[in-house]
Amino acid sequence: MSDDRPAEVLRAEGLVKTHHGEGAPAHAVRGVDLSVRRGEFVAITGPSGAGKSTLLHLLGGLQRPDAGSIRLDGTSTDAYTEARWAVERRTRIGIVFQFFNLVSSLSVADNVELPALLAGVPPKKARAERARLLSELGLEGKERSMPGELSGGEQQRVALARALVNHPPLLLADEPAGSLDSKGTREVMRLLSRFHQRGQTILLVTHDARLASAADRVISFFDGRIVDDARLDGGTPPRRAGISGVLELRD
Ligand SMILES: Nc1ncnc2c1ncn2[C@@H]1O[C@H](COP(=O)(O)OP(=O)(O)OP(=O)(O)O)[C@@H](O)[C@H]1O
Repeated sequence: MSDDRPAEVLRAEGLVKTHHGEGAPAHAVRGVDLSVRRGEFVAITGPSGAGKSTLLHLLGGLQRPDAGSIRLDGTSTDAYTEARWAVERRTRIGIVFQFFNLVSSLSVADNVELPALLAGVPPKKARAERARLLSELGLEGKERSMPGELSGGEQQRVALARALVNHPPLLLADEPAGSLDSKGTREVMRLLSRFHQRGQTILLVTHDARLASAADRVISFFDGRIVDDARLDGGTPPRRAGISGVLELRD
């Protein structure tokens, strides 16, 4: 089947972001060029305070860069308003965060269906997609539960379903296992690997180098800059052994 979509899902050029808080300005991102190709699983890793989350927030339109540009799926985002970025985050960018960010007053089913309904997907189709994803993520029977009634690992799986319900070309994950125990961590990493194997493009931010080894490309971030960019597959068939390595380490 032919695919006319651009091979490059994301291109960032010259991204700069300085935070102005209480104390001295924090130069979180100091000039980042980054290209992510369709189907890649890229991990950005580095120490606390390196600027990883800031970079991910820029790429998802949650914060605006002071300088630089971002192309998403071949389209420049330079002129995007907040409202347009919000639309992108419902349709072309899925995001999962460390603390899930589910709507606590909505059921599991409604949390997952919401982005689809907001994107104009007919309710019947949104329900069917929600049911398919929740079943795939091992959450059948939890549709009517409220987020607060679920374990952390289950909540993160709901968040993953919500992020993927509109089939976004790009999934951004910011420390998705950061608040989970080792079992939840294994689940989330196994699921990310599974979606990647089916072609999902993923950009994962983590301070945990072991989790980063599940990706097929690892970018090291330090003091606001990319200091290393290593493809782990070496050009041979995509490396899939990383996740089992992670699991062994964690067991
Ligand atoms: N909203 C903000 N206001 C002021 N400073 C900020 C803000 N967000 C981040 N910073 C600062 O920017 C720098 C980079 O932070 P960032 O959270 O991007 O790093 P990180 O690599 O994701 O760290 P961690 O792994 O601890 O989450 C840090 O010095 C941080 O204190």
